[in-house]
Amino acid sequence: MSDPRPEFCFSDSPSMEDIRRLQSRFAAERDWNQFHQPRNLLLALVGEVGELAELFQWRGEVSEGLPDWTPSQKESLRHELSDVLIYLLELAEKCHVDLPRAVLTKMELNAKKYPVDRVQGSAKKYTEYGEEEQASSGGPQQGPG
Ligand SMILES: Nc1ccn([C@H]2C[C@H](O)[C@@H](COP(=O)(O)OP(=O)(O)OP(=O)(O)O)O2)c(=O)n1
Repeated sequence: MSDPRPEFCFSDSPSMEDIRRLQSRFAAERDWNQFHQPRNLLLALVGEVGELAELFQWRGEVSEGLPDWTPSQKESLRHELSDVLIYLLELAEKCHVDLPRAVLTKMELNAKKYPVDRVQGSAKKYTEYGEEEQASSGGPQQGPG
């Protein structure tokens, strides 16, 4: 049975679950679940990431807030970011991944991997920290030969 709640009854900040539910209903109402299998959703997601990348293509670095972009370019950005999130949420659903919960778990792992006092102000990948400490402590170093 379809969800009895009206389609757009959210405050200014819909949750991930609200968006997932709307997209689920969008697909079901159109009999599109036959097309929305995980691999197809992944390809759709990648396509939308491509469209997002196209907006930034050849522009060089862009300042936070996109001060030089026109209103129409900013609207396109909102659309493409939304398409990416919509397909991502549906892909997670079709893979039976509880994405909000998985995200929190992953962020906990990230925080352990990158402790504040160890990585402060550095953008290095975590795999590089061990090498640096070994080098500064005179421990084993990799080199040619
Ligand atoms: N089979 C489909 C087709 C569309 N959508 C939804 C999810 C996306 O948010 C959006 C994607 O629509 P389009 O494929 O028309 O892509 P764009 O909106 O990016 O249009 P364009 O490619 O013209 O920029 O619509 C969907 O769920 N399933």
